[in-house]
Amino acid sequence: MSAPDPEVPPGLAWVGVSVRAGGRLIVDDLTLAVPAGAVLALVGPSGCGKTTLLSLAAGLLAPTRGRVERRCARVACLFQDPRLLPWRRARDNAAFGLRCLNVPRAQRRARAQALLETLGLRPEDGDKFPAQLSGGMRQRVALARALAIEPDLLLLDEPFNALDPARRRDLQDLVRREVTARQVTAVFVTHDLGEALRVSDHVAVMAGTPGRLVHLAPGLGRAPDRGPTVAEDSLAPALLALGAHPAVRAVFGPVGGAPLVSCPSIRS
Ligand SMILES: Nc1ncnc2c1ncn2[C@@H]1O[C@H](COP(=O)(O)OP(=O)(O)OP(=O)(O)O)[C@@H](O)[C@H]1O
Repeated sequence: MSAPDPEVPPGLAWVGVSVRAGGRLIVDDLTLAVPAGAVLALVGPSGCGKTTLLSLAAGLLAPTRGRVERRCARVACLFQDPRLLPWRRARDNAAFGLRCLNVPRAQRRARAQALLETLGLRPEDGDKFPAQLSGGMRQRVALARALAIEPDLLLLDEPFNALDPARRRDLQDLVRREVTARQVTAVFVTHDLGEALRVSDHVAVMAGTPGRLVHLAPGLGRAPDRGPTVAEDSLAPALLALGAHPAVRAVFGPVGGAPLVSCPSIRS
């Protein structure tokens, strides 16, 4: 299967990648490219190799065969668990990556505070410790920490899973807005087809053992009628169309019924 858009140079590409671990093949001959500045969602059942692809993209794992091409200098990650330092205030957590880059203290604190506020926290929240923040606020701090280093590649591994539906929607829109504004190339792992369509420009469906790419579809991330959020009336038909594809139906089962945006879990 080829790149989502051969006209745009890839920010990231897995080329003929196979990964063998624990004595077995877990990803088999996978080729997929993300155009620079685009968002790719990886969806598929548990164990099909989505996180393995992220680890390859992060440079934490080397493929057994094939290669990973990255045109990026700085990689940032966002996980389901915000992984904040409990003894540091929100502002200092957000500034943590800048500290590693030797940005002077006053400068990194000012930049972190400004980012926290851009991401919807109140000025006084910067002084709070993680335990004093809600789950959604903690995830915003983690996002600020990721964006503070001005990454050109952002890897997101199920970052919204721990949030309730309203916060989840807010964070999806926030991530999409920030990634677009900063022209960051992003790869986003999710189990939710609706979420994948809402946030991404391209949706890659994986399946099987070893994991393979079974379908590529456009996402709604850059839909021309997209405002700050994707309208439900564009999401529903896109979800139905994606769910109607035989390869996707084979993975997810029938996608339909109400509510459409709440897709069946594909973990089981
Ligand atoms: N270091 C390793 N050694 C052995 N097996 C591994 C290793 N890393 C991953 N695996 C196996 O490879 C398969 C793919 O794992 P991976 O975490 O990439 O899947 P995934 O699609 O992200 O799953 P999930 O949706 O549950 O997070 C799984 O069966 C996993 O147990």
